[in-house]
Amino acid sequence: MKSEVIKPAALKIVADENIPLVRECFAELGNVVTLPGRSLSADDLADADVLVARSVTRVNKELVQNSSLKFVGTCTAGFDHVDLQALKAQGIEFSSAPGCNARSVVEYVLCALDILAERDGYCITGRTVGIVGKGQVGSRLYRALQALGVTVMANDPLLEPEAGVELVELDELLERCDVIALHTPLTTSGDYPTYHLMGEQQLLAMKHGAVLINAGRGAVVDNRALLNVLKVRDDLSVVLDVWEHEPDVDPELLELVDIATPHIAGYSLDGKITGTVMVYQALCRFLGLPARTSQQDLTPLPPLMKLDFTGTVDADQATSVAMRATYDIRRDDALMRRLLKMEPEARRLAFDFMRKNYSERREFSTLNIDASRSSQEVQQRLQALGFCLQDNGLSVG
Ligand SMILES: NC(=O)C1=CN([C@@H]2O[C@H](COP(=O)(O)OP(=O)(O)OC[C@H]3O[C@@H](n4cnc5c(N)ncnc54)[C@H](O)[C@@H]3O)[C@@H](O)[C@H]2O)C=CC1
Ligand SMILES: O=C(O)C(=O)[C@H](O)COP(=O)(O)O
Repeated sequence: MKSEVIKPAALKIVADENIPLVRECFAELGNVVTLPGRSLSADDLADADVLVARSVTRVNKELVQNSSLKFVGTCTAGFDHVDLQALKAQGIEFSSAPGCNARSVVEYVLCALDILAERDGYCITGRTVGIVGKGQVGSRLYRALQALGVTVMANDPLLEPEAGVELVELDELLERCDVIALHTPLTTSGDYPTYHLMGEQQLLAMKHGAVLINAGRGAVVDNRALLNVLKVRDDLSVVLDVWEHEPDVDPELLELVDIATPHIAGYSLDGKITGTVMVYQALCRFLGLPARTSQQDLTPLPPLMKLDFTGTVDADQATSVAMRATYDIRRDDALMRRLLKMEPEARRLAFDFMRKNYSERREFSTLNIDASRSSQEVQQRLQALGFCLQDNGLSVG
């Protein structure tokens, strides 16, 4: 077992410079060298024992074959950027961070829906939402929407039937749903590949006035087909967090989507720290060492800690105020639209710049809400969304 021969003090750990708190976590295990993830090369890893990456590093045979790597971790949920076969062939241990940022993505989707519902004058509780991919993100979104009273169904051919969950074929989901939220990994092989899962045919099959949300991976939607469909169907609304060929974003498509963001759906500080800590813990296990640093040690207090509602607030108002106080997606959308004025190279750099310098965003659970003077409906909705309700002796479950 490789881990037995590694002396932690001598470990060289190469890490993406955009991993928050990477030194605080990993420095006790070795010498941490941080580098830009997108341009990481085989030379950078020649004498490295550990690579701690994020999604922008293509971890493939060329990158690892001449290295002395023993462990690769990605502080992300998705790992389509990692060639697992290449790691296996070199005997390199691998770990990802499943579910680390699932709450963050769910909150992104709920905030996007809240903004579109207000703009178009409807209430989300009256809509039918279809979730494609009911894993860590999809199942949390399913539960949150169900608790809000939304009609919800899912498409996930890899799942067994489950009580209380309506699983349907993709065609049926497209036919019946007002909102389609994509939460699959990007895959190009197997029985159910997701590459271009939403092609021209599926996009055209969406209901009149439907909303498409992609916060999974860009290439799950055929972006060229989406552009063509949006040119002829102005009834559709589209929310894109992820783009085919990132960091290249098609400005024509950007102009036509309703909410556009630079792959930050999972960028809550809580989700990022969880990702870092999960990989740190996996490395400690691999090395046979105790994990001394905990998530609690690393997580700062949020900038906003408390909201207090009176009895005059209604459920729609309360949920919008609480959501927008924690995360206002319109700010990210406005920043992203600045890319429209840029030349291609500047656009690529700006996409990464926005991600690297992303402002601190905290999850709903970090906000304590006193709604004891508000209606039971207000309390129930806030709780369904995941806010922390101050105990008021009422049962709101
Ligand atoms: N925009 C962002 O910042 C983030 C994006 N992601 C992306 O979202 C994806 C999903 O995240 P998780 O829920 O954590 O992953 P997960 O692996 O827990 O769930 C994925 C689900 O998709 C299902 N699935 C696979 N192929 C499918 C197909 N052809 N049709 C329908 N369902 C299919 C799987 O059975 C599984 O239940 C990740 O793989 C990642 O690429 C994840 C976190 C943040
Ligand atoms: O976790 C995932 O999967 C994601 O998509 C990440 O949020 C992407 O973040 P970066 O790794 O690109 O910083």
